[in-house]
Amino acid sequence: MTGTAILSTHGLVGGYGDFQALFGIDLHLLQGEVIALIGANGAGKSTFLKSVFGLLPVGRDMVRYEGVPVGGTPVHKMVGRGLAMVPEGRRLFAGMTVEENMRVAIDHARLPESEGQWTRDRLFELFPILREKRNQPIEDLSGGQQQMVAISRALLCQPRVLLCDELSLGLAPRVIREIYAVLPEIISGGTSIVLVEQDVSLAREASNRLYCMLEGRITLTGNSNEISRDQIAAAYFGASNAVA
Ligand SMILES: Nc1ncnc2c1ncn2[C@@H]1O[C@H](COP(=O)(O)OP(=O)(O)OP(=O)(O)O)[C@@H](O)[C@H]1O
Repeated sequence: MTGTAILSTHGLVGGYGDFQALFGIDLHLLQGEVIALIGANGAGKSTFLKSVFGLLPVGRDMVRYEGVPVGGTPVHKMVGRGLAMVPEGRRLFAGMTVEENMRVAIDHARLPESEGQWTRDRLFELFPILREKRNQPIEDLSGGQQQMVAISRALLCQPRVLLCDELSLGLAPRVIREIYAVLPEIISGGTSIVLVEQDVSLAREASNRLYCMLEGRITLTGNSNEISRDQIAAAYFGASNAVA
Protein backbone atom coordinates (compact mmCIF):
# COMPACT_ATOMS: atom_id res chain seq x y z
CA MET A 1 0.00 0.00 0.00
CA THR A 2 1.37 3.44 -0.90
CA GLY A 3 0.03 6.66 0.62
CA THR A 4 -1.71 7.09 3.94
CA ALA A 5 -4.77 5.02 4.78
CA ILE A 6 -7.36 7.20 6.41
CA LEU A 7 -9.60 4.20 7.03
CA SER A 8 -8.75 0.51 7.13
CA THR A 9 -10.25 -2.77 8.28
CA HIS A 10 -8.29 -5.75 9.52
CA GLY A 11 -9.81 -9.21 9.53
CA LEU A 12 -13.21 -7.60 10.05
CA VAL A 13 -15.85 -10.13 11.05
CA GLY A 14 -19.42 -9.29 11.90
CA GLY A 15 -23.08 -9.93 11.38
CA TYR A 16 -26.39 -10.04 13.14
CA GLY A 17 -26.50 -11.98 16.40
CA ASP A 18 -25.56 -15.57 15.59
CA PHE A 19 -25.61 -14.93 11.86
CA GLN A 20 -22.12 -14.20 10.54
CA ALA A 21 -22.17 -12.05 7.37
CA LEU A 22 -18.52 -10.91 7.14
CA PHE A 23 -15.54 -13.27 7.23
CA GLY A 24 -12.30 -11.34 7.65
CA ILE A 25 -12.45 -8.20 5.51
CA ASP A 26 -9.13 -6.43 4.89
CA LEU A 27 -9.65 -3.14 3.12
CA HIS A 28 -8.09 0.29 3.09
CA LEU A 29 -9.06 3.73 1.85
CA LEU A 30 -6.30 6.18 1.03
CA GLN A 31 -6.59 9.90 1.59
CA GLY A 32 -8.26 11.49 -1.45
CA GLU A 33 -9.40 8.19 -2.91
CA VAL A 34 -12.73 6.76 -4.03
CA ILE A 35 -13.02 3.02 -3.55
CA ALA A 36 -16.01 1.04 -4.79
CA LEU A 37 -17.36 -2.04 -3.09
CA ILE A 38 -19.33 -4.23 -5.49
CA GLY A 39 -21.02 -7.59 -5.16
CA ALA A 40 -24.35 -9.35 -5.59
CA ASN A 41 -27.35 -8.92 -3.28
CA GLY A 42 -26.55 -10.29 0.13
CA ALA A 43 -22.75 -10.27 -0.39
CA GLY A 44 -22.34 -8.20 2.78
CA LYS A 45 -21.65 -4.71 1.41
CA SER A 46 -24.17 -2.86 3.60
CA THR A 47 -23.19 -4.94 6.60
CA PHE A 48 -19.59 -3.88 6.02
CA LEU A 49 -20.49 -0.17 5.96
CA LYS A 50 -22.67 -0.51 9.07
CA SER A 51 -19.89 -2.38 10.88
CA VAL A 52 -17.36 0.33 10.06
CA PHE A 53 -19.73 3.15 11.03
CA GLY A 54 -20.54 1.75 14.48
CA LEU A 55 -24.04 0.51 13.73
CA LEU A 56 -23.07 -3.13 14.33
CA PRO A 57 -20.70 -4.46 16.98
CA VAL A 58 -17.13 -5.26 15.88
CA GLY A 59 -13.78 -5.68 17.63
CA ARG A 60 -11.83 -2.50 18.34
CA ASP A 61 -8.76 -3.47 16.27
CA MET A 62 -10.83 -4.46 13.26
CA VAL A 63 -11.42 -0.84 12.16
CA ARG A 64 -8.76 1.86 12.19
CA TYR A 65 -9.22 5.52 11.45
CA GLU A 66 -5.94 7.30 10.76
CA GLY A 67 -4.23 4.23 12.23
CA VAL A 68 -6.15 4.45 15.52
CA PRO A 69 -8.34 1.43 16.46
CA VAL A 70 -11.97 2.63 16.51
CA GLY A 71 -14.03 -0.52 15.88
CA GLY A 72 -17.29 -0.53 17.83
CA THR A 73 -17.21 3.21 18.52
CA PRO A 74 -20.79 4.56 18.67
CA VAL A 75 -22.05 6.37 15.58
CA HIS A 76 -22.11 9.88 17.08
CA LYS A 77 -18.45 9.53 18.04
CA MET A 78 -17.60 8.21 14.57
CA VAL A 79 -19.23 11.33 13.15
CA GLY A 80 -17.16 13.38 15.58
CA ARG A 81 -13.99 11.72 14.26
CA GLY A 82 -14.89 12.46 10.66
CA LEU A 83 -17.06 9.68 9.23
CA ALA A 84 -20.51 10.15 7.71
CA MET A 85 -22.82 7.80 5.87
CA VAL A 86 -25.43 8.11 3.13
CA PRO A 87 -27.49 5.05 4.07
CA GLU A 88 -29.29 2.70 1.71
CA GLY A 89 -32.82 4.00 1.16
CA ARG A 90 -31.72 7.49 2.27
CA ARG A 91 -33.48 7.39 5.66
CA LEU A 92 -34.44 11.04 5.71
CA PHE A 93 -36.64 12.45 8.44
CA ALA A 94 -40.21 12.32 7.21
CA GLY A 95 -42.46 15.23 8.15
CA MET A 96 -39.50 17.61 8.07
CA THR A 97 -38.47 20.01 5.33
CA VAL A 98 -35.29 19.81 3.27
CA GLU A 99 -33.59 22.42 5.41
CA GLU A 100 -34.78 20.85 8.67
CA ASN A 101 -33.19 17.59 7.55
CA MET A 102 -29.98 19.50 6.92
CA ARG A 103 -30.12 21.18 10.34
CA VAL A 104 -30.14 17.84 12.12
CA ALA A 105 -26.73 17.12 10.60
CA ILE A 106 -25.43 20.60 11.41
CA ASP A 107 -26.38 20.08 15.06
CA HIS A 108 -24.36 16.84 15.18
CA ALA A 109 -21.45 17.75 12.90
CA ARG A 110 -17.73 17.31 13.51
CA LEU A 111 -17.28 21.08 13.06
CA PRO A 112 -19.64 24.07 13.13
CA GLU A 113 -21.01 24.95 9.69
CA SER A 114 -19.03 28.21 9.69
CA GLU A 115 -15.73 26.33 10.12
CA GLY A 116 -16.38 23.36 7.85
CA GLN A 117 -15.91 22.79 4.12
CA TRP A 118 -19.62 22.32 3.61
CA THR A 119 -22.25 24.98 4.18
CA ARG A 120 -25.87 24.96 3.12
CA ASP A 121 -25.03 27.62 0.53
CA ARG A 122 -22.29 25.51 -0.99
CA LEU A 123 -24.61 22.52 -1.13
CA PHE A 124 -27.31 24.63 -2.76
CA GLU A 125 -24.71 25.51 -5.41
CA LEU A 126 -23.95 21.83 -5.86
CA PHE A 127 -27.64 20.88 -5.99
CA PRO A 128 -29.51 24.06 -7.09
CA ILE A 129 -32.90 22.35 -6.98
CA LEU A 130 -32.55 21.99 -3.20
CA ARG A 131 -32.42 25.76 -2.77
CA GLU A 132 -35.78 25.98 -4.51
CA LYS A 133 -37.21 23.17 -2.40
CA ARG A 134 -35.58 24.07 0.91
CA ASN A 135 -38.88 24.74 2.70
CA GLN A 136 -40.77 21.79 1.25
CA PRO A 137 -41.47 18.58 3.16
CA ILE A 138 -39.10 15.81 2.19
CA GLU A 139 -42.03 13.67 0.97
CA ASP A 140 -42.70 16.18 -1.85
CA LEU A 141 -39.30 15.59 -3.44
CA SER A 142 -38.47 13.04 -6.14
CA GLY A 143 -36.22 10.09 -5.33
CA GLY A 144 -33.23 11.81 -6.93
CA GLN A 145 -33.84 15.03 -5.02
CA GLN A 146 -34.16 13.06 -1.79
CA GLN A 147 -30.82 11.42 -2.54
CA MET A 148 -29.32 14.90 -2.95
CA VAL A 149 -30.66 15.81 0.51
CA ALA A 150 -29.21 12.60 1.95
CA ILE A 151 -25.79 13.43 0.47
CA SER A 152 -26.05 17.04 1.69
CA ARG A 153 -27.02 15.89 5.16
CA ALA A 154 -23.97 13.64 5.31
CA LEU A 155 -21.65 16.37 4.00
CA LEU A 156 -22.92 18.84 6.59
CA CYS A 157 -21.38 16.52 9.19
CA GLN A 158 -18.09 17.79 7.63
CA PRO A 159 -16.76 14.27 7.05
CA ARG A 160 -13.26 13.30 6.00
CA VAL A 161 -14.60 9.89 4.96
CA LEU A 162 -17.99 9.49 3.32
CA LEU A 163 -19.61 6.03 3.23
CA CYS A 164 -22.24 5.80 0.48
CA ASP A 165 -24.63 2.87 0.27
CA GLU A 166 -26.07 2.47 -3.23
CA LEU A 167 -26.54 6.07 -4.31
CA SER A 168 -28.06 4.87 -7.59
CA LEU A 169 -30.73 2.61 -6.10
CA GLY A 170 -34.10 3.14 -7.77
CA LEU A 171 -33.03 6.24 -9.70
CA ALA A 172 -33.27 6.99 -13.42
CA PRO A 173 -29.98 6.96 -15.38
CA ARG A 174 -30.05 10.74 -15.94
CA VAL A 175 -30.47 11.39 -12.23
CA ILE A 176 -27.74 8.88 -11.36
CA ARG A 177 -25.34 10.73 -13.69
CA GLU A 178 -26.27 14.03 -12.03
CA ILE A 179 -25.55 12.61 -8.59
CA TYR A 180 -22.30 10.90 -9.54
CA ALA A 181 -21.12 14.10 -11.21
CA VAL A 182 -20.67 15.74 -7.80
CA LEU A 183 -18.22 13.12 -6.50
CA PRO A 184 -15.09 14.87 -7.87
CA GLU A 185 -16.12 18.05 -6.08
CA ILE A 186 -16.57 16.14 -2.82
CA ILE A 187 -13.10 14.63 -3.21
CA SER A 188 -11.55 17.98 -4.01
CA GLY A 189 -13.07 19.28 -0.76
CA GLY A 190 -10.82 16.83 1.10
CA THR A 191 -13.25 13.95 1.68
CA SER A 192 -12.41 10.35 0.73
CA ILE A 193 -15.25 8.06 -0.33
CA VAL A 194 -16.31 4.42 0.03
CA LEU A 195 -19.01 3.67 -2.53
CA VAL A 196 -21.19 0.60 -2.32
CA GLU A 197 -22.61 0.17 -5.80
CA GLN A 198 -24.54 -2.59 -7.59
CA ASP A 199 -23.90 -1.10 -11.02
CA VAL A 200 -20.44 -2.39 -11.90
CA SER A 201 -19.80 0.01 -14.80
CA LEU A 202 -20.72 2.99 -12.65
CA ALA A 203 -18.55 1.67 -9.81
CA ARG A 204 -15.53 1.30 -12.10
CA GLU A 205 -15.94 4.74 -13.64
CA ALA A 206 -16.38 6.52 -10.32
CA SER A 207 -13.59 4.85 -8.35
CA ASN A 208 -9.81 4.65 -8.18
CA ARG A 209 -9.85 1.14 -6.78
CA LEU A 210 -12.44 -1.54 -6.51
CA TYR A 211 -13.18 -4.36 -4.09
CA CYS A 212 -15.54 -7.19 -5.01
CA MET A 213 -17.35 -9.13 -2.28
CA LEU A 214 -18.91 -12.56 -2.41
CA GLU A 215 -20.62 -14.21 0.56
CA GLY A 216 -18.92 -12.01 3.12
CA ARG A 217 -15.40 -12.20 1.68
CA ILE A 218 -13.31 -10.01 -0.61
CA THR A 219 -12.79 -11.96 -3.83
CA LEU A 220 -11.03 -9.32 -5.93
CA THR A 221 -9.29 -5.99 -5.48
CA GLY A 222 -7.26 -3.76 -7.77
CA ASN A 223 -7.18 -0.52 -9.72
CA SER A 224 -10.57 0.09 -11.29
CA ASN A 225 -9.13 0.83 -14.74
CA GLU A 226 -6.96 -2.29 -14.73
CA ILE A 227 -9.43 -4.97 -13.63
CA SER A 228 -11.03 -6.81 -16.55
CA ARG A 229 -14.72 -7.64 -16.94
CA ASP A 230 -13.87 -11.37 -16.79
CA GLN A 231 -12.04 -10.92 -13.50
CA ILE A 232 -15.03 -9.05 -12.10
CA ALA A 233 -17.46 -11.70 -13.34
CA ALA A 234 -15.41 -14.46 -11.70
CA ALA A 235 -15.15 -12.55 -8.42
CA TYR A 236 -18.80 -11.48 -8.44
CA PHE A 237 -20.39 -14.85 -9.08
CA GLY A 238 -17.65 -17.21 -7.89
CA ALA A 239 -14.95 -18.62 -10.19
CA SER A 240 -16.99 -21.68 -11.22
CA ASN A 241 -19.70 -19.39 -12.62
CA ALA A 242 -17.33 -17.00 -14.36
CA VAL A 243 -18.34 -15.77 -17.79
CA ALA A 244 -15.72 -16.86 -20.34
N1 LIG B 1 -30.89 -6.96 9.83
C1 LIG B 1 -30.44 -8.16 9.45
N2 LIG B 1 -30.64 -9.24 10.22
C2 LIG B 1 -30.18 -10.46 9.85
N3 LIG B 1 -29.51 -10.70 8.71
C3 LIG B 1 -29.30 -9.65 7.89
C4 LIG B 1 -29.75 -8.32 8.21
N4 LIG B 1 -29.38 -7.49 7.21
C5 LIG B 1 -28.74 -8.26 6.30
N5 LIG B 1 -28.69 -9.54 6.71
C6 LIG B 1 -28.04 -10.66 6.02
O1 LIG B 1 -26.64 -10.38 5.95
C7 LIG B 1 -26.11 -10.80 4.70
C8 LIG B 1 -25.43 -9.61 4.04
O2 LIG B 1 -26.45 -8.64 3.73
P1 LIG B 1 -26.12 -7.18 3.21
O3 LIG B 1 -27.37 -6.38 3.27
O4 LIG B 1 -24.93 -6.68 3.91
O5 LIG B 1 -25.72 -7.47 1.69
P2 LIG B 1 -25.48 -6.44 0.52
O6 LIG B 1 -24.28 -6.91 -0.19
O7 LIG B 1 -25.48 -5.06 1.05
O8 LIG B 1 -26.73 -6.67 -0.39
P3 LIG B 1 -27.90 -5.67 -0.86
O9 LIG B 1 -27.37 -5.07 -2.08
O10 LIG B 1 -29.05 -6.59 -1.10
O11 LIG B 1 -28.13 -4.70 0.26
C9 LIG B 1 -27.28 -11.37 3.89
O12 LIG B 1 -27.27 -12.78 4.05
C10 LIG B 1 -28.49 -10.75 4.55
O13 LIG B 1 -29.62 -11.61 4.42
